[in-house]
Amino acid sequence: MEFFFREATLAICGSLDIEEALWQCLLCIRKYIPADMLSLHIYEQETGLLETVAYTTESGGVECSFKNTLPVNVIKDLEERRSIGAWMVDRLGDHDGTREAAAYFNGTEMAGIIMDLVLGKKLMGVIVVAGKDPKRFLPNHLNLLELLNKPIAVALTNSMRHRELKRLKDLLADDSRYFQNELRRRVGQDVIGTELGLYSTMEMVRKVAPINSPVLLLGETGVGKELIAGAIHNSSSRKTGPMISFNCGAIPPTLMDSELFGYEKGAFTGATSQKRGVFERAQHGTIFLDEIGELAPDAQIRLLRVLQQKEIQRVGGVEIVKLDIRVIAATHRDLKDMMGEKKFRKDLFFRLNVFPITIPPLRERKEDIPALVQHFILEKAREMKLRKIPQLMPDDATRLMDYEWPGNIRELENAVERALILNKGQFLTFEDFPFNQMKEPSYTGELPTPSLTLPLDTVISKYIQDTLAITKGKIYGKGGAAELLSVNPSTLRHRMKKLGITSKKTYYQSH
Ligand SMILES: Nc1ncnc2c1ncn2[C@@H]1O[C@H](COP(=O)(O)OP(=O)(O)OP(=O)(O)O)[C@@H](O)[C@H]1O
Repeated sequence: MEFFFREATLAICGSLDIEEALWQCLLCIRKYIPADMLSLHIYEQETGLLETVAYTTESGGVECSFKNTLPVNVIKDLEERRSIGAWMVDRLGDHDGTREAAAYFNGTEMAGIIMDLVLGKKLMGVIVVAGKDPKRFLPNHLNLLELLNKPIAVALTNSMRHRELKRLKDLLADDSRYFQNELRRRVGQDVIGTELGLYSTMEMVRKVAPINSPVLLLGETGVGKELIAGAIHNSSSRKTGPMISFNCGAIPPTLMDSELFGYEKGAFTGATSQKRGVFERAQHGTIFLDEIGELAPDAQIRLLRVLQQKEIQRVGGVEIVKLDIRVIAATHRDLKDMMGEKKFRKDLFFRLNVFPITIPPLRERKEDIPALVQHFILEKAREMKLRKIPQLMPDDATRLMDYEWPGNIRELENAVERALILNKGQFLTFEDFPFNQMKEPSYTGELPTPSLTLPLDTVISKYIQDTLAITKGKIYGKGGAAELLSVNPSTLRHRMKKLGITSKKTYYQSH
């Protein structure tokens, strides 16, 4: 008896895969009980469902998940019985509690021993030992099986936990794939103005993207530094890896280390599990350190060390994690000034400043405004699920181009979103936009007002031609069209070429 118990317990607890454990158990108990098949069922108290999780014959076990609702009389019996006693039926198909499950594994004609599995006071499930011939089971078989009640209940619980862990792991992997795709989609956002105002910026991006050097993005707030960082990542060989953004100004100094480097379980009170820091999360990808100028002096030292040694150690850990990451930093601050004031470390500056790219403010590339507005109208209309996409009022297009945009593209984006929310008709108006804060044009002549019904490109084309008419075809220098339109002369020429506007002075002098 003792030998039977030991051998069968080892067999049933030998694997976390329930079908394997059940099969081993059958092979073992067959020497003592004339069984042809075993089946294992979980009982769900809340729903009254019986789930067949595995069954096995001599040739091998099968994992499954067949659920059937137990009849009320069987539930009542089960709930009241709470015994570990086993009992017999001549035909599994004749018993209300086993009929459906037995039909699932073709066992309705079989004789069976049925035993509730109980741990503590909780009814975990049921095991059924089935045999082909009726009346083949004897009372001593029942006694032997009852010995195994606890080991089988424990094995069932462990394997169900294992199954739940596997399910959660699959869910996590699925979530992770989804978020990685989302991240890639966001990182791969369209950059507007690559052929106009951001032309030279994008030239630099194209040059630096394939190499692994650190990049320092400089520019006012809202000019698109993060977007450009995404464009660099996306054009690099790391594009299938993660791009992790970290705002150095948004984390209190006390949390900086654990956010950057992660921590080990038990490193401090509240560290209930291991957490990876942003450097580790960016492994094989790119880390974007935004607002680098806001980094506290001691955090600057630690960042410098990471950049030099290319490895980190989690807080409270001993393991060294080697890093394979590309660093892109950004700031709207003047780091050279900060160095002069000893607020930013020189050594860190030189590490980061390998390839600086300055992104011009929107007021210096107003030629991008119409396309940006159009881009945001489409993007926001899609997000807001608008059925009709409103058109921009030509009047407003010119007024938007005159505004200085201190908040740059983010401000423009918000203005479009607000206008869309307030919009009532076919045309998008910027009625409540603070145009009165616009800078007055720097010339005294009157600019023509474009017609309200023309497409945007036509309006811009007309606008540029009318301005050229005022300057008699002069583009460059004082009083030239570029100055009147507050754009870079070469950008204006590029735009004129794109819109098919002639640059011959004689044309404007004769019109
Ligand atoms: N050229 C562009 N084309 C399309 N969208 C842009 C462009 N530049 C910026 N944006 C959008 O404008 C918003 C602000 O851009 P981003 O966050 O990249 O600016 P930032 O310079 O990093 O700002 P901050 O300095 O405040 O962190 C974002 O929604 C971004 O998608």
